[in-house]
Amino acid sequence: MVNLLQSWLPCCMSSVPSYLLSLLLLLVTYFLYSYLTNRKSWESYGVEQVSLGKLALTDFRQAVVQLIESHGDTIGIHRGRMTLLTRDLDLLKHVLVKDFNNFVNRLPIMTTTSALETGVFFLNDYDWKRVRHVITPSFTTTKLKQVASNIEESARKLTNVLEEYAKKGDLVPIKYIAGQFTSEVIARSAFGFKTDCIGKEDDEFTGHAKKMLRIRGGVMSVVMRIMFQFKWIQNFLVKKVGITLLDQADPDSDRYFDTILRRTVAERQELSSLGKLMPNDLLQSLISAKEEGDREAASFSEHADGVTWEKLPKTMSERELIGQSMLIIFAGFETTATTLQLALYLLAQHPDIQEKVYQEILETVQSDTPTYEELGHLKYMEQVINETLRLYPPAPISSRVAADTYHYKNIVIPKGASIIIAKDAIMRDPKNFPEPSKFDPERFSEENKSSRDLMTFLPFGHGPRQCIGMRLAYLELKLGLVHVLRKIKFVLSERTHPKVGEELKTRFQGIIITDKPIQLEVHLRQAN
Ligand code: HEM
Repeated sequence: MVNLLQSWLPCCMSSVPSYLLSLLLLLVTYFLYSYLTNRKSWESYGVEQVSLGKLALTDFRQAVVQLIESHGDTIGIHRGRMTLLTRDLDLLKHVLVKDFNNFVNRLPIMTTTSALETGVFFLNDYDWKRVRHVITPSFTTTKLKQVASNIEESARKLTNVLEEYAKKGDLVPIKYIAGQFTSEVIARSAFGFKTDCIGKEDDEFTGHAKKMLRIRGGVMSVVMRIMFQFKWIQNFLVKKVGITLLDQADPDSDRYFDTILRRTVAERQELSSLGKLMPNDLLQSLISAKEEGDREAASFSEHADGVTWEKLPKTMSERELIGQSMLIIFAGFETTATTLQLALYLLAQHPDIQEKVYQEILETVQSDTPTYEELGHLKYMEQVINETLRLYPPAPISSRVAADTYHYKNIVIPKGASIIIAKDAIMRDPKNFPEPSKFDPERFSEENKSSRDLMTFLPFGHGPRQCIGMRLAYLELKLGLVHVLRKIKFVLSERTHPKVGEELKTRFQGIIITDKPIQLEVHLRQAN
């Protein structure tokens, strides 16, 4: 198509690069398609159809909240695909849990040639079930306990670095440092790779981890939003034409991680064949899960009678194994670093709550090294983390696609339609959380929690496809907070960003990011 277009153009324009022509083609297709599909498609399914209008050019997350607040709990839009926006908790229970089998898949969000595309987050139907089944045992409590010592070492380094900032009186660029912490945790646990950059210049691993997922601003963010409606065009341009500009994983970073992982997997296979002791990390657990699946598959007879899905052997290819480790960067790096920075910011803004968390640590953690059980007893700290995630869910939008036409009360969700779960509209709805903008960890006390619908708290999703790394995230956050808060106080002042009394602004670019980097003052506890 691009070649055809090139041949039609006057010769003075024949040197226009093919990617510019592709973009032109895309824009024309988008406007034509939007025009042609701007029908009242949802009305015949019992759902009010609204138009994104000017909101299409603003932050999608805010647009969704505004539309729901002004039109109703469940509304439809038609942008390339029929899309239902909802905050109806009962409908969500059906979609995410009760009738999950009809809503297994997400909207295709990633287009890349990287092995990352085989990560469980992006898989559909049988492939999703198979890979999720293989990797689930790697996230059990027993396995998490095994990686805790690695995380702890990084949490100590994080604390030392923050102590240095406090001694010098420098402001802490908290997202930068939190990102180095979560990057180091991932490097050690999911890649078997030693990094050491917390508080220094980013090393190669962390630099690539920060670049791997391309979060776009400016013109590219508009282009990518249009691409989102036409994934097949993006797929074609990235995979067939090879336009790396539209690849959502950075090609250099992809090459870097792919090389490390293949090398480490090969080294470990050799060590294992020599009967050597293997490291106790997440990567090894994934390798063992694959090997066990391979053994099962080798002894499987396809001709056995009555073979059902449950009985089929479940394993994954080497590319899929690499893809799962890469996915941990995609899914666990920014999300956890964002939560840690925002929790510390909110604690700085609420010194009384910070003090209460500190007292709980003193009362609960008996030694320098908290045990897994002690971490479980840090209930107030968990309330603080949950309240942070309620106010600032790093992934505020989740989606599902209807495999078949689905009837719910008086509405119909046609086959192929997508459902957008508007978490902000739920977690900042005064009906669920009175005074929703207020930071109040008491909302998550056992008593308050039990009086609320489970579906009102969705930072990790719900049901069989909820975040597989949720417990790992809590472990990382709790270990980070225990070590840091024992030694350091976080403070807002006239020098910090935001200043005392100033509002924090965030925007949505695939995940939540702050408008400007947060910078906090840190004071040594002993000095007070
Ligand atoms: C505070 C930190 C985190 C938040 C807020 C978060 C949030 C989420 C959300 C909202 C989803 C989609 C759930 C759905 O569609 O219902 C998800 C999926 C996922 N997350 Fe996390 N996540 C976090 C940390 C992590 C970590 C540390 C890992 C590391 C392993 C991880 C791995 C995954 C994976 C693999 C999926 C895909 C699951 C699937 O499709 O079966 N996440 N996460």
